[in-house]
Amino acid sequence: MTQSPIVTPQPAVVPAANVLLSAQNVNIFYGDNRAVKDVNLNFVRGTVNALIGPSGCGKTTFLRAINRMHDLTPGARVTGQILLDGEDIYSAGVDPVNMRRRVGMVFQKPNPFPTMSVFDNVVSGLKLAGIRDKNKLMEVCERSLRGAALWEEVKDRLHTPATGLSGGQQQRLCIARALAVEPEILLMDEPTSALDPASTAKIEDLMTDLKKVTTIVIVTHNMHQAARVSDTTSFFLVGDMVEHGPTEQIFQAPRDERTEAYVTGRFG
Ligand SMILES: Nc1ncnc2c1ncn2[C@@H]1O[C@H](COP(=O)(O)OP(=O)(O)OP(=O)(O)O)[C@@H](O)[C@H]1O
Repeated sequence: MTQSPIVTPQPAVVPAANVLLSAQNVNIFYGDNRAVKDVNLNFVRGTVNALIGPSGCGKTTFLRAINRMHDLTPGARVTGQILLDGEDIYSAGVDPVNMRRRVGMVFQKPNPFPTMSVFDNVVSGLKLAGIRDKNKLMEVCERSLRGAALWEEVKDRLHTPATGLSGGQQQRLCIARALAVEPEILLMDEPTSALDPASTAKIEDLMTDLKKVTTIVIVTHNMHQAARVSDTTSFFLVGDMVEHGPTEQIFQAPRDERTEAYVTGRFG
């Protein structure tokens, strides 16, 4: 009997044009402490990418490097390259303010501008960019709130204070505010950790829809969430990116025993 040849699975070859974000030999230091070590990662357009790992392993530090937030941290330093659509966001000619319009960010705790209405929160980025046309602002407001699955709940209270919304609504408002400027990539740092299960479920559902308009990188402590929402998962451990791959593979057939120990709950 002839045996069928053993086929070694090969990593999927991603055409370079589909890679939106590429981190190349990225190291991040706080003073002498190297919090992220030689990370190489590619994120493909229109995907959700989870960063997982135990507390203090460098997930947030890496995420913040993607929109140059460390520029604002005394003593912090990033080396290597982070290419957004082929352009190094750290190169001398890049204006960080313009760059941050292309890279939206949603934080752990909802942070709407407390003195502004729902409407003004959503369009704040456009107003900052000098857009004053009321019809245009309303059109973007509605589109962004619909995109964040919040329109139906707030359409009759657009001009009331954003702080009057529930925590889950405030977080979706922050997502709408980020979407309003049409970011190429949306960074989410534990976006549901301050929310109840119902609000969490809404935001998880939303992520799948958002892939149609943007690319998402999410830091999460919740492995079920990573497994539910992400296309790829990267496992970090004390500053090293130990393993990156399709989420199914990372959770069901990890190649590194440290990844396996973590995803099966043996430490964390
Ligand atoms: N502003 C800072 N100044 C100095 N060290 C920092 C700073 N922020 C983070 N660190 C250190 O960098 C390392 C990585 O921290 P980071 O917050 O990126 O980890 P994390 O994986 O996101 O953790 P968590 O899951 O708890 O949020 C830790 O040792 C942390 O103490």
